[in-house]
Amino acid sequence: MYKGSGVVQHIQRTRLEQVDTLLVVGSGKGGVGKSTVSVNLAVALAQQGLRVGLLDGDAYGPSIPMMLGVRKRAASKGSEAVLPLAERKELPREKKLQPLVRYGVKIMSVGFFIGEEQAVAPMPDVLGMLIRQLLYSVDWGDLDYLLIDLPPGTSEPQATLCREIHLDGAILVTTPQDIARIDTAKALAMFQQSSVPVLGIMQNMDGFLCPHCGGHVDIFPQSQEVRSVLDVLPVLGRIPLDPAAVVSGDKGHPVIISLPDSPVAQAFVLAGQQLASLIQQQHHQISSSQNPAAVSEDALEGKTEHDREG
Ligand SMILES: Nc1ncnc2c1ncn2[C@@H]1O[C@H](COP(=O)(O)OP(=O)(O)OP(=O)(O)O)[C@@H](O)[C@H]1O
Repeated sequence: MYKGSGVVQHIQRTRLEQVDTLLVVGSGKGGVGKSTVSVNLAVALAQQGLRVGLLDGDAYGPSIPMMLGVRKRAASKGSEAVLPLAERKELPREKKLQPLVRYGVKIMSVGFFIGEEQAVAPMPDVLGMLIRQLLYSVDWGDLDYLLIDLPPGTSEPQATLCREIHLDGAILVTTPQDIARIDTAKALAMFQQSSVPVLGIMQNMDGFLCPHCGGHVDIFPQSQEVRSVLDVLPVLGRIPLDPAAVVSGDKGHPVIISLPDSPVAQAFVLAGQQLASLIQQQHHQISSSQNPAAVSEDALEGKTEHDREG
């Protein structure tokens, strides 16, 4: 059910059959490190042995191909890079586009279709259709997680995706300063209005670790009042500011790969673990609510969650 302009519309949200958990990574503001977070988080999940896909849906700055060192030419090879935008149904497998695989993650980018260097991005509503179509036109195979890196903001393609696709959760990326957190709160409100569960925030550029003394330096001022706006959300990760993250991203090797022992890489590993366990809990709650008999049987036998998992 989508509520917009005072009119309640009943819209069927479709679920991607082969994708266990479909997540969007969003931010209210540009440049807060959303793509950096998406890439490193996707690799962190893949390193846990999970099957992961990453769709770069940011037509205004599709940076994921560069951050993962994949090229447009290879993506289009052997397949027609023409998407029937009006189609909503799945293509037969032989007609689907093959994602590129890098560091164990299956990757597709809107940048492959609009041109990464193109100055003019497509019309916002076309962008929603393009992402929706890519979800169906790419041969993702069975995935545990598919992450969509959204452009910043709260209009399109967010509205189309929230309205038409069943999203299992949203991750919000922010930086500590007030201006970013205020915009992130707008993104939070948008997802809440669309009944998309917001799993938590990734606080990026969260202080600077001095390479000389190892001390933590808070760089951005923030007010208590604004801080409280997002305090309702769990923090999935706090990623320090580290110039190595820029160098690694620019060279196509995410920091989690190029400097796995660095504090910034370790923070991504931890965030990936947090996210995976949160999703596991969510699945468990859903299956419990769908099958209350199994839960009450466990309760009668005095089984704990730990017993059931073990
Ligand atoms: N923790 C970090 N430490 C240092 N630099 C970072 C960190 N996170 C991101 N960056 C750098 O900040 C710049 C912007 O990051 P990124 O492209 O991921 O942001 P974005 O939110 O996706 O931007 P856009 O809104 O343009 O899509 C990049 O140069 C990136 O390498």
